[in-house]
Amino acid sequence: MDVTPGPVGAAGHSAASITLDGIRKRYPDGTEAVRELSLEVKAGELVVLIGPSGCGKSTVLRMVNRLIEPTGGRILLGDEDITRVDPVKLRRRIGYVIQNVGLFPHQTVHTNVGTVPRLLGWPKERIRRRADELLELVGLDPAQFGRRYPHELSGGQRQRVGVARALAADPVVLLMDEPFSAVDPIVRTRLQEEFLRLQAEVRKTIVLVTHDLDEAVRLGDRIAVLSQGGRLEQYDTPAALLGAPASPFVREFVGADRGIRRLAVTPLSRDTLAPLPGAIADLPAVPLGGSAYDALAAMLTTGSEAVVVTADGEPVGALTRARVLELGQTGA
Ligand SMILES: Nc1ncnc2c1ncn2[C@@H]1O[C@H](COP(=O)(O)OP(=O)(O)OP(=O)(O)O)[C@@H](O)[C@H]1O
Repeated sequence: MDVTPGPVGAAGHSAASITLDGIRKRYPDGTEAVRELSLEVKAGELVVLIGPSGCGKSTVLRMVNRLIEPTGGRILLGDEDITRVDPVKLRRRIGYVIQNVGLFPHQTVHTNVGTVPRLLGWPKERIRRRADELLELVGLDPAQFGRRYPHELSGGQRQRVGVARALAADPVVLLMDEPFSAVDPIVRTRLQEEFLRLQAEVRKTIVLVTHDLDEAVRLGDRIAVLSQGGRLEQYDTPAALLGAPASPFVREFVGADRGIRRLAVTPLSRDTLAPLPGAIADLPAVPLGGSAYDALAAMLTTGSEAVVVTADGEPVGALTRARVLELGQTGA
């Protein structure tokens, strides 16, 4: 199998590409949930599936771990056709995180996290070490939380245990179906940030389903926008999707505030800057690593018409409000 080694982090070192090749799903009652979808997810990439309710997102996700059998097409993990793999064994290699986590209520956090390693017959000591390591990785102290039961955790903590459990046997792929939607918006933002930090460390191939465009833009390396019947409307980076919607459907889906969203994913770069004006003492400063949104926010909170952009604390150029608004509209 084509398994690309990633960085050797605490949580493992392998990821595989996923290829959906003309997949179809027609349910027994005749519903054409997915008519024909082709999509490639690179090893170590985080791809978000987004689209209106009923467009087939969950069906696509569940075909990858064969909780649902496709009625046509092929799915490859690396270069291996998954229909040739025993579904139970396949699922042990694919982490799956769902909205309400599905932790086993009568098992401790530790036992929940060790589920797949136990099924794989790992020695007890190795399972214990692995569960401790994973809990630490998702920000839960094993000594404090390991012996608790799921009902003794907050929603956000349960979600983290779900992620730890999905990563336990070092899966080659992680599938996540609305993983953060059951928690309140503040916890959700924090979990998303932690999740990005975790992904930077473990570099899994991840397919994540969400309804939330902000979440898609924040998390996705690429976003696949689907319409009814699993039709692929656009498959692009967040910046490209917001900057150049490929169809009226996508334009409407990403909505009127896409300019603002686009600013958040537009990094400040030297070639967007104007020369420094004479007097810069009163202007707010934004580092070069920031986004165009950071620049606009600094202008709006200080009431100024421009910001000074700095690199290593030294001013390297300026950005005016008009220029920022231009970036939001065209991405130029
Ligand atoms: N077991 C089933 N039998 C018949 N139709 C089904 C079945 N499961 C799902 N569907 C239909 O397939 C289509 C796609 O459903 P799916 O759950 O994949 O959509 P979704 O995009 O994930 O929706 P949501 O965002 O609302 O969760 C829908 O029309 C749904 O009603």
